[in-house]
Amino acid sequence: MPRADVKICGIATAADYDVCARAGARWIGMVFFPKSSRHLSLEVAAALANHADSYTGDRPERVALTVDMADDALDAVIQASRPDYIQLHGNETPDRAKAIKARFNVSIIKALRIGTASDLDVCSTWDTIADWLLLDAKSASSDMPGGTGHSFDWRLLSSYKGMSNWMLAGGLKPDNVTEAISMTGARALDVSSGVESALGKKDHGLIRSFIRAAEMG
Ligand SMILES: O=C(O)c1ccccc1NCC(=O)[C@H](O)[C@H](O)COP(=O)(O)O
Repeated sequence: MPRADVKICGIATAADYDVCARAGARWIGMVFFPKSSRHLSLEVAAALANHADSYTGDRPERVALTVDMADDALDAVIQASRPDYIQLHGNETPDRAKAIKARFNVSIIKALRIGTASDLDVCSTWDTIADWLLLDAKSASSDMPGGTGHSFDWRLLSSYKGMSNWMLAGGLKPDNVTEAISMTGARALDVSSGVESALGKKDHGLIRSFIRAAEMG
């Protein structure tokens, strides 16, 4: 079974970054959403970006996660965190994503919340706009659009007809990685709650186990 690449979302410390880098994460996510326990200040984000830049050779790409963020706030987040990708985790439209890409010259991960088969219909409209789609569970709370530890019915993905760069998210953990890959064929996985010991606190052992499981397929 081929391996899946991993994005560890919601890192908060240089030690979290080090574990992700050494274990072979392809992406790390920094959350910029004040209602989240994983929210980073611009100062912490800048320190993490400097820490990441001190690595030579292969290192995870940085993703700045935002939710319906306006241009001035986005500008500040991008200057502080210097991301490779902006993850759009709100109700951003394809036109809004195109404008962000053009203005800030960053790659885009667009999160789509999946609850029923019809939620997959919009995927193809992102084909030439998003660099990656992140297919996540539909959150029950309008306050917290992601990072809730809930999964969606992976069988829905049998009718997926969108772009080839997509990652599976929602409720993943070291124990269900193998099943998730075999049921969905996902080549990339995103996780936050499933590698935490408490809300917003990454567990380094779980991060290593998750990435190892994804490598085994
Ligand atoms: O993680 C957050 O706190 C968060 C807040 C607001 C919007 C999105 C958020 N996370 C998005 C992610 O990419 C998560 O990794 C994804 O939803 C999966 O989360 P989990 O089910 O906890 O693994």
